[in-house]
Amino acid sequence: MNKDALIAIRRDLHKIPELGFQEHKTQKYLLDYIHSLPNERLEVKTWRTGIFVKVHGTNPRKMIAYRTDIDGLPIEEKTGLSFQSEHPGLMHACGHDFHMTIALGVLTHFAYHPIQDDLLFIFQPAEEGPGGAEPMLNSEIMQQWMPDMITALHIAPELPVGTIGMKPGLLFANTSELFIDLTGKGGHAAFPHTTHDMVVAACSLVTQLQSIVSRNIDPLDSAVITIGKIASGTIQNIIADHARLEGTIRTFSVESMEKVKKRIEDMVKGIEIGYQCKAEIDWGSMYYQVWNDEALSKEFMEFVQNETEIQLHVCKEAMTGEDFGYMLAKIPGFMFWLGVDSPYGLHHAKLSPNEQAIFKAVDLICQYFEWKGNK
Ligand SMILES: CC(=O)N[C@@H](CCC[C@H](N)C(=O)O)C(=O)O
Repeated sequence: MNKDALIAIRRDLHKIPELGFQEHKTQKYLLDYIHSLPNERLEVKTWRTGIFVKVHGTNPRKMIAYRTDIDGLPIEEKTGLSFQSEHPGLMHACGHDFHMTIALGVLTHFAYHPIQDDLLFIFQPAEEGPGGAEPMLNSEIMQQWMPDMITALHIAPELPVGTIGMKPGLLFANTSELFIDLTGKGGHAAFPHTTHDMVVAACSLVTQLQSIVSRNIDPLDSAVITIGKIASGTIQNIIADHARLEGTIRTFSVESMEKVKKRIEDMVKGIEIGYQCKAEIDWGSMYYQVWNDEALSKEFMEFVQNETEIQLHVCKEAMTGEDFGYMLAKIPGFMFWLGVDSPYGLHHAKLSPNEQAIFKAVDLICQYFEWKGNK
């Protein structure tokens, strides 16, 4: 597939970011493109806003899958790019426009040059939330088209183009979203003693939460509690009767996740008593850790080193989450980081990955699938 066409696709997709399970324009764009490919070997099925494409092999013994996520994030883009997001308040700030373009590049190659084994391309909605991988995995379509192995990638702004980052075993953390609503009693700013101020309660809770990682988690284990958003109050001279905290929890072990949640519950009970309010906790969506199959990962890493010009960087595990972890819990496979060399990181309004990385990834995956799918 020619490079200009791939860049055009990436830029088209970049303009139309949509939130999880609302990826209607994105799905249409992807379907229009997929239907423009030679269709003798392709079987296409939709699932909610997602898509499955099976490429029938010439002598199939197994099915190899490639998964891309397709949703954007609620961030106002500040890149100033000529093709920046046309959807106010939404941006592809986690690279899913890259992931989709790479999937289409690889799919195009195999639509024209099939291999022996079957390939399955999975265009999955709602990775950023509430999570599309688990329900997609349990869908009737995927139960019928259960692959023998599965792969995916994620862009890595901190790695140079031409490199990938990977390790066998744990790659990404267990995650849980966290939403806490505090309801007290509002009133006049001049009469605080007649109120139960939820700004003060929320601030105290955020400060207390910081002690969980430092005082309840084994220092040799790792955890993160981030409150990314606090909403409370209406104006400077009214005491707020409600506050909402929104955050996320990350842990490397399943046990630590349980421990963190128990401590949060205890602290929230303490806030109820101490600040005379009612509290509700909602854990939102949870993602299972991304665990790379040891044998397949090592084989892929050797392949990269011996058969390609890509530089392999053996990385550490990261506190990012990915619902691809659910697929890896059922299907042997792996995920890797793709170097895209951006001064701004993931989830940043100025994230601007280098488009040259798209070609590197398409070539790498095509080479690997050709090798693996003709063995
Ligand atoms: C790769 C990446 O950035 N993934 C997201 C996944 C979000 C999971 C969920 N919405 C949460 O916030 O816990 C990440 O933030 O790591």
